[in-house]
Amino acid sequence: MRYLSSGESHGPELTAIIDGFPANVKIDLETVNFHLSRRQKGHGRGGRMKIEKDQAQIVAGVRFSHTTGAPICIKVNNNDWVNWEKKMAHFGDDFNDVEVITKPRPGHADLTGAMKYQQRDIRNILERASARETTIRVAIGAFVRQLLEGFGVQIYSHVLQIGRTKVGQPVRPFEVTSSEDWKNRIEESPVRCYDQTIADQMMQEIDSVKQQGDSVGGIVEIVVTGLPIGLGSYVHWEHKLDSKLASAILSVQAIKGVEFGLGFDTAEHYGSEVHDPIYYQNQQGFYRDTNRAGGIEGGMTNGEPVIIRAVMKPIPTLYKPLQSVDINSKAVFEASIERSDSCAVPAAAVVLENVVAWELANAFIEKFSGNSIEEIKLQFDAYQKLIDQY
Ligand SMILES: Cc1cc2nc3c(=O)[nH]c(=O)nc-3n(C[C@H](O)[C@H](O)[C@H](O)COP(=O)(O)O)c2cc1C
Ligand SMILES: C=C(O[C@@H]1CC(C(=O)O)=C[C@@H](OP(=O)(O)O)[C@H]1O)C(=O)O
Repeated sequence: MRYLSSGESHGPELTAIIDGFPANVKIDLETVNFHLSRRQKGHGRGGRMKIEKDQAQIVAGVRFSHTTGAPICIKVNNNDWVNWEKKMAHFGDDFNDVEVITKPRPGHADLTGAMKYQQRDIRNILERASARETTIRVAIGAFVRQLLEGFGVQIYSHVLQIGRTKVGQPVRPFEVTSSEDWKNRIEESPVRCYDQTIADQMMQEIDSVKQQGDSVGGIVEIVVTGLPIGLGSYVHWEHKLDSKLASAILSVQAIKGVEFGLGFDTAEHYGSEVHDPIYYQNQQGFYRDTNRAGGIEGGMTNGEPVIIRAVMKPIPTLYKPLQSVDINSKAVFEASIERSDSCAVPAAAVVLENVVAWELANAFIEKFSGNSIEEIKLQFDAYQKLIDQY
């Protein structure tokens, strides 16, 4: 499978075309919209989220709630477009009244992008670099994860840290993913944290940072259960599932690091404390009673839940401005801003769930290939039999 997307933050819409998705998969549009609305939530988001009410439109590749095998086209409108129509005109030469942005914001693509693409209006950079683009990636992930869910795969996310406030003793989420209570607590928490006391402290930190004109980042965890053994492969670098997942995660705006299982903590533990012993029982087959590897060994799923953590840097646009230099006058200035998120860590968790969904759906379709869901099921069942008999 592959997809292409286009769309600017303040343009009329975001669009994606997915190619290679199998036929006869039942798609629920409400589920796509549910994930879009989850992405819009979270304590610390700015004024834009009051304007947008993200809803996906499927304009090709689906008939009567089932995919046909044809390319799928998804669109999400930008409500804010009406306020930007003139500034974002696609044609005409009426740009004399339009304000040109010449002041690059530190921490954004602005300066390097303007130099690289030889632009004198930084709007031509920031419009596409903006994390508004993550909306369409969530729509894509929320669409293709419906295939995975049909095979019992579930993807969760939660927030472990916001700034200096962290969940003290992280619960090993794979031990509690069956608990509806745990899932509900996360979904209802404005910072996607299962611990209400810590969540309150996180919100206080976001508010106080915002009051000081500053911004804050954090750490999120993504958990995937129900994956079959053997997605991805060790045989060639580009088939390794952990490398694909890491690349997808790092492609999300403001994500600066990723780890699997024990991750960076493996450095301070010895081998006997890091690797997961293997056991066998007639009923259960092969199993492990720890999951420090985070569900991936040798670039392949090993049947345990996949556990990924990612760190998001603080939002770069600050109400307390950082110094920068005008690209034309070369004069020093301190940026003034109209609106920005002060924390988007909970939203980023939802984005990451859905970019992970894309990578996993891709690996799944590659492994159990077929043009229809019926063909994929045949392959899946035959492979599962081989694994059970092993
Ligand atoms: C969901 C989400 C919302 C974001 N909102 C903002 C924002 O309101 N203001 C801002 O300056 N950056 C925001 N960012 C981060 C920037 O888009 C990002 O830092 C910038 O494009 C530079 O890319 P880089 O940090 O990956 O290098 C957001 C990121 C995400 C994932
Ligand atoms: C629009 C979204 O996030 C935007 C991401 C973003 C950035 O620079 O990345 C800057 C802000 O855009 P604006 O300047 O229009 O308020 C955020 O609101 C969204 O998440 O849907």
